Amino acid sequence: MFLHRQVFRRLNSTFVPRHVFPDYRIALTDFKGHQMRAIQRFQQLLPQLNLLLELRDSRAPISTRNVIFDDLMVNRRGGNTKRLVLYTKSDLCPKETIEKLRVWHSELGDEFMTLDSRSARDVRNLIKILEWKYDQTIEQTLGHVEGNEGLPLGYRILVAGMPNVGKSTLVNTLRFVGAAKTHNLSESVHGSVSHKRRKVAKTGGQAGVTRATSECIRIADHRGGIYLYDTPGVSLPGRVTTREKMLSLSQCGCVKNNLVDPIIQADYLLYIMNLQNPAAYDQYTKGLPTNNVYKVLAGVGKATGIKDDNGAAIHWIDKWRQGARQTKQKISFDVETLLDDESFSYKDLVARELEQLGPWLSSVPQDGQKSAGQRLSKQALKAKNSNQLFNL
Ligand SMILES: Nc1nc2c(ncn2[C@@H]2O[C@H](COP(=O)(O)OP(=O)(O)OP(=O)(O)O)[C@@H](O)[C@H]2O)c(=O)[nH]1
Repeated sequence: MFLHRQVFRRLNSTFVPRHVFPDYRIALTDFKGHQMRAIQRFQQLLPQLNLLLELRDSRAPISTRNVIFDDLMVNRRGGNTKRLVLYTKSDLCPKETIEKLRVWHSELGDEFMTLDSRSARDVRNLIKILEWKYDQTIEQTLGHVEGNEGLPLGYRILVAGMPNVGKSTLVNTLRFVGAAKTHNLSESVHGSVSHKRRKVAKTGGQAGVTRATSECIRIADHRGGIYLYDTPGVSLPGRVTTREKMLSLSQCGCVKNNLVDPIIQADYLLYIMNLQNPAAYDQYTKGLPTNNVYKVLAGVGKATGIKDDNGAAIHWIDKWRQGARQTKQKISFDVETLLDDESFSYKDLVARELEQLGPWLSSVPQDGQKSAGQRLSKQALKAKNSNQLFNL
């Protein structure tokens, strides 16, 4: 192993990674009917909400950011609702990405926090922030905090984000930590939470586990209570997706995992690893970096006994999707995190995407009305969805 690493270091100086990913044709959206219903519900709930907790996967902070929430908040419908961005899966995220997030969010004057949604310690800190934000809201609306019982409906939060970013996991941990505080229950020694007993929201490694917005869930007793709604993940409409975004989303498990060919997905993983840290796969290539995905898959096949390339690709991708706990390496799935501040402006990206989205949200029907998609006959809708390539 020691020798392998030495060889790797020597060759690494001459290895040239690809700087452009091939122009493969892949599906450009995974938007579904229940997500449209979720957006309708957001619009109904917004006027009575105090905070939007927008979750993004910290391994893909650009791809898992959904411009629909910007449009909801920034442009017109947010009212007095504030927003706090939470980057989940911080346990799997490279430190350099967190530095980037600091720079990007300071460009916009936006608030954000990184956390592991399963960690009681991180979630306890989040609850403190939510209580403090509640106090601030009371001060702004009622003028004073001391002796005030709180807002009539308590402090109301909507938890939203792309599919599979960890919304239900966070809701469960918030519930557990809140209940532990109220009833003086002890948490596990390591500060992680066993969801077996207090799970209120279904979780899973696949996109689209939550299909409907939950009822209001009480998570803390502060000043009459802090309440939240868990919501289904909302994907990006085709007009604001790109090929790289879909590959990155697929790598995080935010779109159905049969949407992208496993070999193409594995090639993207190799491409992004080569730009950051080819040592992340050196166990499969005897420490030699390569741009040839089949060489890596042959190594995966040898190590696991999986005979075909497709199976080896699925195994390798999935290991990284779940977090590659065995390897201790951390990889960002978004190329933007690798660019310097001269080459990439977060603020410009947000403005550009809002422009690309245009009046899309205005065309989302209010409750009771049918959307263009719903008005199509069932057969036509099935045909439209089967190629997954339409621009909504
Ligand atoms: N390592 C790690 N895994 C996490 C974290 N948060 C969630 N997960 C895992 O990510 C997967 C998806 O979590 P969910 O809570 O079901 O995600 P969701 O956003 O509710 O998904 P949808 O219902 O599809 O919208 C699960 O396997 C979780 O265990 C985290 O902070 N760190």
